[in-house]
Amino acid sequence: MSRRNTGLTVRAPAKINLHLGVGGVRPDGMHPLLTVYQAVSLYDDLAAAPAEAWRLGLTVDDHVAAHEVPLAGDNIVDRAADLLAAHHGLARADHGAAVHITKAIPVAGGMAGGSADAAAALVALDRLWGLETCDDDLLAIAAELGSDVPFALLGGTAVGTGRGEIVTPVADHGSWWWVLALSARGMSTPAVYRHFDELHPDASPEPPPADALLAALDSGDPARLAATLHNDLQAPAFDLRPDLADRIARGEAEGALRGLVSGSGPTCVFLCGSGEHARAVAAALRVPDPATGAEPVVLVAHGPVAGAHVVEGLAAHG
Ligand SMILES: C[C@](O)(CO)[C@H](O)COP(=O)(O)OP(=O)(O)OC[C@H]1O[C@@H](n2ccc(N)nc2=O)[C@H](O)[C@@H]1O
Ligand SMILES: Nc1ncnc2c1ncn2[C@@H]1O[C@H](COP(=O)(O)OP(=O)(O)OP(=O)(O)O)[C@@H](O)[C@H]1O
Repeated sequence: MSRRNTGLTVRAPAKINLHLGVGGVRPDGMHPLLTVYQAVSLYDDLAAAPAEAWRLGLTVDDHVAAHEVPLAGDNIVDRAADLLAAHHGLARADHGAAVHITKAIPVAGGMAGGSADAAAALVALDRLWGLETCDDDLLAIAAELGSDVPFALLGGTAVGTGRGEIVTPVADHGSWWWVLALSARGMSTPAVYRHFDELHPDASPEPPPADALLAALDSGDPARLAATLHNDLQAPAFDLRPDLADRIARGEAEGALRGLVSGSGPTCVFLCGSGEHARAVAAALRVPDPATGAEPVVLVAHGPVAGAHVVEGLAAHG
């Protein structure tokens, strides 16, 4: 029986930074981090099928701003394809694919949606083109694409060091429930880091540690985790977007164990004690804005979940 290559779909998760410790800016303009990532159950799917030429398409969930996703050669998925091909000495012109992203992770939301797509592209194209890239090489290519991309490959719960690209899994004995309060407008990650520099011109090169948070993860106790969540980019994000502080206060007033800005923002995440608790807090936050009448997008997710993985495909019997 022959096998026909019909393509495959790879799913990659959004992330939350449970701890985002930021050190003073490095000479290369990046910041040393000690972060603890958790992958949560909000996903982008990337389908890749054989094709002569390179094509990239996009479908988005209602809450995702499609016009903010570049499709004309400047998508992080294009860069992932270029780097993967170059790593194997392949001419890009000879390696096409019909790639389609189905996006649920908000754009510029601080949840690493672009990084998820890049990680999904590496896994999908590696399989589609039959490259069998080893894990270490995939992680190295991911690190070139962006600081959060290696974690999107790994998933679960992990410590990130360097500029975030060096990832090590950690013990996590919890199943954590989150409310995600999305924002209609995205935020620029470089702008938030620049404002961190303005607020902390003398920041130590050594980012603050996460020992208490790591112990809380090991314990599986949501109240302990809530007490140790930490984000050094939250204060600069609040300055740039004062509405976020109100949002965090609202979620906590509605009974969430703790609210936090996700990464560089603007998504606000709320830790809850159970799925039921998270659904109740989410419902309480879905109140139309009195000025505009618009209802905020508030989702429920759990973590940790797997990193980029194949959910459909590759070969069909023909
Ligand atoms: C905010 C976080 O999401 C937290 O995990 C990341 O630090 C940002 O990750 P990312 O978007 O994958 O970042 P990259 O694509 O590598 O870098 C985008 C920009 O963010 C800033 N940046 C990023 C990572 C880092 N450790 N220091 C930085 O200063 C730099 O201005 C950089 O030009
Ligand atoms: N596949 C993609 N999905 C989303 N944005 C993309 C993609 N490719 C390129 N971009 C560009 O990257 C920018 C940042 O996108 P992304 O959604 O990854 O931000 P983010 O979630 O804030 O990331 P992080 O938390 O890692 O800083 C977008 O504003 C967009 O211009």
